[in-house]
Amino acid sequence: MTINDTIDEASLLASALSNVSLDTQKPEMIDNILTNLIQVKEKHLKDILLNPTQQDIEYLTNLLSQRIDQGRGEALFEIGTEDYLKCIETISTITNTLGADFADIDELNQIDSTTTTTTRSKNNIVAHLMIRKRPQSVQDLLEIRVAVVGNVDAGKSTLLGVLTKGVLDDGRGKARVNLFRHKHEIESGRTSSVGGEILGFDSKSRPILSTSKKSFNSGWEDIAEKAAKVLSFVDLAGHEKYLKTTVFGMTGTAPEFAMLMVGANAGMVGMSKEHLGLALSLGIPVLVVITKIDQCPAHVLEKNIKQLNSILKSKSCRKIPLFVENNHDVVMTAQNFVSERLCPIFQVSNVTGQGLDLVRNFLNILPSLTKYESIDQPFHFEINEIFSVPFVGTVVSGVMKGGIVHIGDKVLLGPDHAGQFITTSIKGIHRKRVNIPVARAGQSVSFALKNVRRNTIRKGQVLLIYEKDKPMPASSLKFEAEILVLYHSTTIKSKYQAMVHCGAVRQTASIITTDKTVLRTGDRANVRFKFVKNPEYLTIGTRLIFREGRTKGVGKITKLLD
Ligand SMILES: Nc1nc2c(ncn2[C@@H]2O[C@H](COP(=O)(O)OP(=O)(O)OP(=O)(O)O)[C@@H](O)[C@H]2O)c(=O)[nH]1
Repeated sequence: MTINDTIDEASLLASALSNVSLDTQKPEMIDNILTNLIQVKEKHLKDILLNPTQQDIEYLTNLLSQRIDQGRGEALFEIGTEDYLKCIETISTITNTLGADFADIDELNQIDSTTTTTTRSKNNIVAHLMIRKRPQSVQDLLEIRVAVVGNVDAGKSTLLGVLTKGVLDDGRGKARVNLFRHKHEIESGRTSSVGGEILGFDSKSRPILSTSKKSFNSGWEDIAEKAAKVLSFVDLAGHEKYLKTTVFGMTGTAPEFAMLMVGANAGMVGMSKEHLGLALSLGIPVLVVITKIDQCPAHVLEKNIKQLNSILKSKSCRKIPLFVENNHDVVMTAQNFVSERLCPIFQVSNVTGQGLDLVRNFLNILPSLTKYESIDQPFHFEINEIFSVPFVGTVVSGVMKGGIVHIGDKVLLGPDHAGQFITTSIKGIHRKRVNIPVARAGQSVSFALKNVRRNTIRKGQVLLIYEKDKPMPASSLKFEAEILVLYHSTTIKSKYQAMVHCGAVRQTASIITTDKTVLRTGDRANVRFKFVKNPEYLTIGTRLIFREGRTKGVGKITKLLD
């Protein structure tokens, strides 16, 4: 296959990016986040940092406090000054008042905010300080969900093992062993289920490594208790056989970013283009990590990088690839990553450790995209897993889409087959395996539910706010969506059925009407869908993916019917 063929294929998969009205989601969010990069270059602020009066300290304390709130617990502070140590001293005074710490992220051996000493003179240069609140409890944890995708053997599980356990790989699967969930996975070395790992950073930006030798997910409590920020990785399967699980992982776990892993020797092969297309269709910013650079001849690496570059820059991807080579690039890309167009690329070896510091630093300063306002919306939680826990009962896990909920709150659960909701209450809340009294929008949590049997709940159902004397929430069997057909071998007509993935909802739906008589690859249309089994709780504007065999399409819900 030539590079041009590859581009064509990727273009098709990814054409969603330019075609479906992917509302340029985030201008206000970009503003919000960019304001967190506080630039202290102006003359007066420089002076304040060098010779602050009491009034100046109060002013700066207020400014920082606001920025930290906007950054959901953290802010990146840029200082360019003649006297670095003096500035650091002023900032230490302020962060102490705010119950925060900081680290100079341009230094690989990060300084301790309490010692205010540094190994080399940094006068007259620009430095970046990551200021982060000391968390009072797990409730205050800043969490960012990252979907990890890529072809089989690209090194997804290995990178997660190396990053979260802090032990290098041997090139024969040593680092990934702890991450597998099923016995057959250990035997075949393949990931088939949607799995998670967490990487924590404390308020001084130091990674918290899981020291536990036990199996999967051990040490979570430890990390969650020490960390101020966690990256939750959703490790998605790389094999085509498990694509359904991967699609569910991408839509149902609401990742804010996707990390596409590419083996240096293999390049963009197999499912990697499919996964890139998925992330693009869902409007999830993508970073690329090229692994195994230790065992790749230079000319092969060069060829594969060229291919990757061409795919990313192609008309339908319209990405700006940026190779991250030093800490300056890390700061630049992490802060601008909210723009879907920028695509940072890292080159690493899980065996020699080359390049891993840059990935870790990038993850440390990556800002969250969760909308600040979603906390003010009514409680809305999407169920993506259901368990039956001995002595606890039915437990559901998923993502808080909006609002706040406390232990003891009465909530609605549904819709059932008939579109009805029942009332239940929240008996307990777990976040990263730790008990917490309240959950907030943006967090992934588990709830123990009162008096509900496990077999009455299904994935895709929701928990919603209960309000006395208010009518039941509406659920929809039929809905309208604006769609783009990414691939279909012939033509799609009404009565055509496909699996629709929309948030945690995953159900077969048939097309009842379209505004075009037939739909072919590349066509856009307004389509009415009808679920074949249950009505679902949907919201306008949610993106969806539909697929059936090799057919795939993307879209956005525009209207709820009935
Ligand atoms: N030499 C070398 N080997 C690596 C590197 N990263 C991963 N490997 C090896 O590559 C193999 C595949 O790695 P995995 O982490 O299982 O790949 P995966 O992408 O998670 O694969 P699936 O779970 O099947 O999707 C293992 O034997 C690893 O030891 C690297 O940077 N260098």
